[in-house]
Amino acid sequence: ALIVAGSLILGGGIAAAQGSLPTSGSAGGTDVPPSYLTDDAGRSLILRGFNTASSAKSAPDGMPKFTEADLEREHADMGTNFVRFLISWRSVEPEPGQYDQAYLDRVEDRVSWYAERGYKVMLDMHQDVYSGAITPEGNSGNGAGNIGNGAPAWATYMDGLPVSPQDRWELYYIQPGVMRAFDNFWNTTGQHPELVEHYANAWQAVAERFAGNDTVVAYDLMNEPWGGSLQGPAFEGGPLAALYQRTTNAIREVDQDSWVCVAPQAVGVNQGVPSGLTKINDPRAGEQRIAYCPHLYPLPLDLGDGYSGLSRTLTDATIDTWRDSVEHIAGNVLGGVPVILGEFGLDTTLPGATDYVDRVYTTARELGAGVSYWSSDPGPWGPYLPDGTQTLLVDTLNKPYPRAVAGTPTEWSSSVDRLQLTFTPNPAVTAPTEIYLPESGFPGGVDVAGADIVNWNPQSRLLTVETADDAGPVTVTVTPAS
Ligand SMILES: CN(C)c1ccc(C(=O)NC[C@H]2N[C@H](CO)[C@@H](O)[C@@H]2O)cc1
Repeated sequence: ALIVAGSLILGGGIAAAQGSLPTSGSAGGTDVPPSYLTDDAGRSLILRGFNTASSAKSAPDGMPKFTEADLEREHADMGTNFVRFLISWRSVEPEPGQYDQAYLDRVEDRVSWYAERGYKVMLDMHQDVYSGAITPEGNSGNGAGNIGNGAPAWATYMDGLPVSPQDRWELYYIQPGVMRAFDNFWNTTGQHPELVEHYANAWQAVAERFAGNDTVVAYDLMNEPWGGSLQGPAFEGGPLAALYQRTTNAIREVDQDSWVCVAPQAVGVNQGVPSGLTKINDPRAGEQRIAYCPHLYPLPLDLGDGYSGLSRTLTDATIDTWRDSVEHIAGNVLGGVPVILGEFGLDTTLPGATDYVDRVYTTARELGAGVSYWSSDPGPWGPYLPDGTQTLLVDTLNKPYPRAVAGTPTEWSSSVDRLQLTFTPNPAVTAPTEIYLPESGFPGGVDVAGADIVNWNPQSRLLTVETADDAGPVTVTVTPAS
């Protein structure tokens, strides 16, 4: 009810406030071409992976129930190269100004698992409904609750206002105590200017740890922000943008190279309503390293109708509107920054689930966006059920894709046994272009047209190719050996 009301009310309000999106270019959102995060070799990164993991939200040690063997299985089954790894403010800063280095050691240990397999990591400072401390039963003392998660108990100021039990977790967001906790965090009350300062400094402590770690490629500053009494452009262009700017400045004091990823408010924008987020400036020397990390959750799928019939039609309309908004914010507002779809997902048992997942990955491919699916947790939304059985997600995601491109991709497409990539080589990049090829489509050797094979490793499933430094775009086509 809240989601529907929220999206319709906020959506109407936001859309009305902003009028229709500026339409230009083929997609309607912007004429600005996609841009990409790059690796240390200067290659454009195409990131595919999961959120790992929801189980971290309530874990006393802040870690997901996800082992190195789980990662090995994911890598072997789907060839992923990216993770949106959930961290939490309550774990980073369990007491004001005290940063838990043992927690950061645990995070760094997990990051090394990904590093050993050639992954890139985005650290996500995750919150849902502010903190575990919003309900006594959900609070294990450090904000590691089951309803809310994210902020530490010491940063949770509900001013005695009530939080009564709700049938749906989302409805906790509009409980008086939770609204007040958010209003105090954003200092909408004028009572707690210190909290956003603590938040920015907590991020600085994280960035100080990972500044030299080239596996950690980005920081996702806040998961699904909620403005409490402030909603829409007044929130996104007000305290949210201010927090992002303050946190970016704090991170840049210790880390010049990681991308800083900013997300819009969740309600409305997750469902395709245009965002009112405003420009964030990167004080680093040289190119800006800001990225945009929206989420996508079309309403019809949230109501359990699956991707079929009218629900499919409405979902497609949502995706189109969502895409225009993403292109406008990333292209025009933030200044031509890369996009990472930080979250999307669904119950894979719903009708049309495979078609929906394919549609979203096609949209991401056309946007040049990275994707972290929600989530790797065992269950019908994820790739594996609790007993280890694969869901349809594994075969749907296990497709060829270019992981790192020695230039600027202009378009690519793939099916299980074919990949075609067009890109403009960057002469300054000496590393080869790296492509993942699943065994299902490439059981033996590979044929490559338009480039020279540097290496093909059937164990790692990685093909590397190089092209002459021609000025113009080159098209590489990969098929199984004839
Ligand atoms: C009322 N508000 C502020 C609200 C409601 C619902 C969501 C949501 O479903 N989000 C989608 C998924 N994202 C989180 C993790 O980031 C998951 O728990 C949700 O399923 C977000 C915010």
